[in-house]
Formats: sequence, structure tokens, C-alpha cells
Amino acid sequence: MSKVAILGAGRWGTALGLVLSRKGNEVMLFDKNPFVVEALKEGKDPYWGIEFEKKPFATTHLEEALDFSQYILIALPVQVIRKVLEGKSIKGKIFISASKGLEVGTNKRVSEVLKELFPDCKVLALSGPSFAEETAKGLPCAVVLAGEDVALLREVRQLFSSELFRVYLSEDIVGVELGGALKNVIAIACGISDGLGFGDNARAGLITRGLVEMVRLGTALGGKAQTFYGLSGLGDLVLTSTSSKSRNRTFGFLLGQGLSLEQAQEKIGQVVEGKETVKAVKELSEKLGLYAPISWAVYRVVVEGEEPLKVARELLLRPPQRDFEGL
Ligand SMILES: NC(=O)c1ccc[n+]([C@@H]2O[C@H](COP(=O)([O-])OP(=O)(O)OC[C@H]3O[C@@H](n4cnc5c(N)ncnc54)[C@H](O)[C@@H]3O)[C@@H](O)[C@H]2O)c1
Ligand SMILES: O=P(O)(O)OC[C@H](O)CO
Repeated sequence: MSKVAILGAGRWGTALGLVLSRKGNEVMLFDKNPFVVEALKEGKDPYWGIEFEKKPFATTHLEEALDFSQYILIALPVQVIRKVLEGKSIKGKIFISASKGLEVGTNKRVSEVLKELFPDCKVLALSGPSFAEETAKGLPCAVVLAGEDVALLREVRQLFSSELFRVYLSEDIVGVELGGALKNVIAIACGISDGLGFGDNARAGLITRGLVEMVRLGTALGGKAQTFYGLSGLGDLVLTSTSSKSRNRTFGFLLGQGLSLEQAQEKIGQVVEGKETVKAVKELSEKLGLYAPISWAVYRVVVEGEEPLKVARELLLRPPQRDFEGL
């Protein structure tokens, strides 16, 4: 039995709290939302009403969570992580990032942000196809835990792993984090396509060519191609791009149906990581001279506010870049 602090008691932090608690661990969840914290203190998750097997600790005070354990699981929206942790003195701890995105402004992965803030700490990343609600309800899933230290990966896997939460290991943290971040942008594209009524063929095309963009950018940034065909790449891309449970796909869908950016975000009322990450993807791909037409189309709709149908038409009508399929 171990203790784990979870920063961010949104849907994913709470679902992972339930997973950890089912394995007999003690968890402390931190969130800024006092209603969420009060529900958790009562031993009930605030989203689906599932009882914790072991009552968790919960707090709105960050220091209390940071003091709780050597393991700190990050399940905050990516854009707030630096703001929440900056200036804290944290040494010799083990961070596990479960957030999926790139930091806007620096274009950094979450593990890079954490390493920059706390050079003395180790950082792992947990990713893969895993909707919070299904995980919370104890439905089976397979995820991947990545880091450089294999002994540490095995140690941390023990905290989570069960027949319902199958944890594979990877030494490619760059690829695993990028897989989880980049798939959200492609999921928005698929949502837009579905919202416009483009059908199943168009979605399959977007998933496949979207994966090519993910591999192109991801390998240029240091990830291994093989990783993008695994759980955190293709696995999560398929899940997110095809399910109405995905916030990213739903966001795109609502835009395709004619809602404004504000209306779509308000309707979802939860974090939509891809609409921020797409800004980093645009900058990085342009800086590296990489062709990313689907991500750029998402940028035009989501950041520049262009009309989805017009952008989609131009994406489809652009001249072929090369004769043969491939990277
Ligand atoms: N929901 C899923 O199915 C799922 C699965 C895998 C990964 N993720 C990733 O997990 C991360 C969190 O997603 P989520 O679904 O839990 O989001 P969510 O919208 O359900 O919850 C976000 C939580 O963060 C809290 N928060 C925001 N700013 C804060 C701050 N400054 N200080 C303290 N708390 C703050 C909010 O109060 C909220 O409880 C995202 O990066 C997402 O991509 C989500
Ligand atoms: O609901 P989404 O689109 O944020 O996706 C959630 C997870 O990343 C699925 O693995």
C-alpha cells in the first residue's frame, strides 16, 4: 500500500483516484473547486456518484497534497500546470503526468515543464485510450506508462495495475506524451467532419492521414515512430476520434454543426485540450518545416474562427502533394 497525491480532481484525476484506491492505496486529491473536494471527503466521486472503497483525503490546499506523498500524479488541464506549481519547493519526488497536451507559449510537453520547474524530481507519463467515466466504473482498459528509468516504471506500475487497468511500459516518454497530445487535434478535425455530415469515409481518411501528421511531427520532435502506432498514438486517436464521449471530438462536432467557439466550449463545460495544443502544433510544424494540413485546418477553425465548411473544402481541394501515400 502506498500514498499518492493527485493534483486535479476533475474527471480523470478522480477516475485514477478510484483506480489507485481499489488497489489499496491511500489517495489525497487536490482541486480548486470546494464542491468537488467536499464530495470526495465524503467518499463519493462528484461526477458519477461512485463510492470509493477507501475514503480519499481531499483538499483545496496545494501544500497539504504536496506533503502527502512522494508520488504526485498530475491530472490538471495542461495550461494551468505551470501556474499551479511555479515557485513551490519540491525535491526528490516522482511526478506522473496523466494530462494530455502541449504548453502554449513554450510548446513544451508536460514532463518538460515539470523537469524545468523541479530538476531534482523524476517524471513519468501515463497515457492511452481511457475515458474517465469507463475507468471510474471499473470497465477494462489498457494504458502505457513511460519514463527513462525501467525500475521506477515497474515500481509505479504496481500502484495502478490490475486486470481492469492494464499498464504497459515504454521508454519513449517523448512519443507517449506527444501521442496523447497530438491525437486531440485530429479528434477535433474528425468531430468537425462528422458535424458537417461528411460521413464515415471522411472520418477514416482523417484518422489515417492524421496519424501520418502525428508521426511526422512526433518523430521530428524525438519520439519513436513505433510509439505512435501504440496505445498512446493510434489507440487513443481511434478512441477519441470516433466516440461521442470525447470532449475534443464533440467540440469539433458542435463547430461543424454551426455553433460558435464560445457556444461549443460552454456546452461542453470541461477541458478541451486540443484547442490549445493546436497552437503549439502550428508553431512547431512551421518552425520545423513539416507539412500538417489537417492540424493547420483545425487551427484556422478553432483559433482564427474561420468557417468549418470553407476550411474543409479547401483542405479537400488542395493540390496533391505527392503521388504516393506515405509519410
Ligand atoms: N476525462 C478523461 O477521460 C481523460 C482521460 C485521460 C486524460 N485526460 C486528461 O486529464 C487532464 C484533465 O482532464 P479532466 O477530464 O480531468 O478535466 P475536467 O475538466 O474534468 O477537470 C479539470 C479539473 O481541474 C481543476 N482545475 C483547473 N484549474 C485549476 C487550478 N488552477 N488549480 C486547481 N485545480 C484546477 C478543475 O477545478 C477541475 O476539477 C487533461 O489534460 C485531459 O486531457 C482526461
Ligand atoms: O474527452 P477527451 O477528448 O478529452 O479524451 C479523453 C481521453 O484523452 C481519452 O483517452
